[in-house]
Amino acid sequence: MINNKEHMNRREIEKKELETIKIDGNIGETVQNGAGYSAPETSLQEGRVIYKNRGHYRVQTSDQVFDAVLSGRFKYETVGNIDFPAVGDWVTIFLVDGHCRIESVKPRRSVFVRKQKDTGGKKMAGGVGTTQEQVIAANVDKAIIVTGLDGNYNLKRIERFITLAYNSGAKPIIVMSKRDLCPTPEALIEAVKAVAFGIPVIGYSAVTGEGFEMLSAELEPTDTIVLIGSSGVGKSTLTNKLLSASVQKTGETQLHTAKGKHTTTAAQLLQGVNGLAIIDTPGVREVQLWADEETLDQTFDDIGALTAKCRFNNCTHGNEPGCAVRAAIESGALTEERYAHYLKLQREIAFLNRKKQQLQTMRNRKQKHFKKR
Ligand SMILES: Nc1nc2c(ncn2[C@@H]2O[C@H](COP(=O)(O)OP(=O)(O)OP(=O)(O)O)[C@@H](O)[C@H]2O)c(=O)[nH]1
Ligand SMILES: [Zn+2]
Repeated sequence: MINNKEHMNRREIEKKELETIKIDGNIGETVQNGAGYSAPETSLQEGRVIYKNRGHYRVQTSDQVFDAVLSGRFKYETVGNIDFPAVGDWVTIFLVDGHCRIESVKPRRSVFVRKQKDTGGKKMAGGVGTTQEQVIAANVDKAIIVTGLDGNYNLKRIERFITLAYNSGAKPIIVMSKRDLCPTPEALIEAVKAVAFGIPVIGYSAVTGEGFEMLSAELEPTDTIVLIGSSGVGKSTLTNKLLSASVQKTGETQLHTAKGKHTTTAAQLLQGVNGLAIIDTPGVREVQLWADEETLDQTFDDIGALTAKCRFNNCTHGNEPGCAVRAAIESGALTEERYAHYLKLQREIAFLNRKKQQLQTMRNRKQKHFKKR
């Protein structure tokens, strides 16, 4: 039903567009013809993508939010996923009677790209052995790396996050949260400063508010930011604080997309009136997962090399004959401790992957439910 209606609308729109162009060839003008027929109002505008879910987009202009679809040229002319609009992108939109179509993506000043290894299990456009690139967030100015002072503390992971931020073009800022739970945070903060040359490192507590001023001083009102870090470190708490703080600064105008508590809105780019924008997409939430996967691959490349020498492709390094990993442990070439560390990280990643899949299933169910109505 819905699809049919949409289809009809699109055909009508296209017909009307043609008529408009025939009438005067000028976009943005309403023309009356002799029969009293009022040609549709059309205009080209600029906006920002604040929501994306598969082919469904939402675009915010200076004064409105539109549901948007992609123009046909994206289907036929783009080469890879990377060319499709992502949350944070500035786009040109074509409006016909309130219907919005994304025409083009403006050049990005920074971009978080997720490279997904093609396992060969799923058929992807690039074919087996290639990597698929997907834009997680675009035009991010600053990446706030959040890490807890209460024990969730891993220098290697922080280094990965820093690299991710630099690769994207965003400027990293490190927030060490839950300062109130750590009686002597100085040594930990110093250790992080040692791996984070020149990057601001801020001890922060959501409970006492300590460090918030220092963080605010690092941000411009026009910044677009992402918060990355492990689960439970306080990203949501800080997001809400940043959004409401930015609202308080100007106070009077209405928020377009967020009302302080960001969990209640469907938008993925949350914006305070004075301009500060926070991108919080499912993809951004998974940044931890890919940072960890990369850490596992890079830090334990020796174990990866051994695994390749195991007799069986799917060796679990348990009781299988011809296991190169167990042989290395027995010969002392690989320490038990290092292998245990590897297994621990691998388990954490598997856990996060399961969590991610559960979330995806839940999202799919919700969507099915939504479509039925
Ligand atoms: N004591 C203390 N608790 C905090 C602080 N910041 C956050 N918390 C608490 O830590 C818990 C987790 O915080 P969240 O903001 O949900 O963490 P998150 O990083 O968004 O977690 P995910 O949504 O799982 O990614 C909540 O119970 C917060 O109230 C802090 O500075 N001090
Ligand atoms: Zn093995």
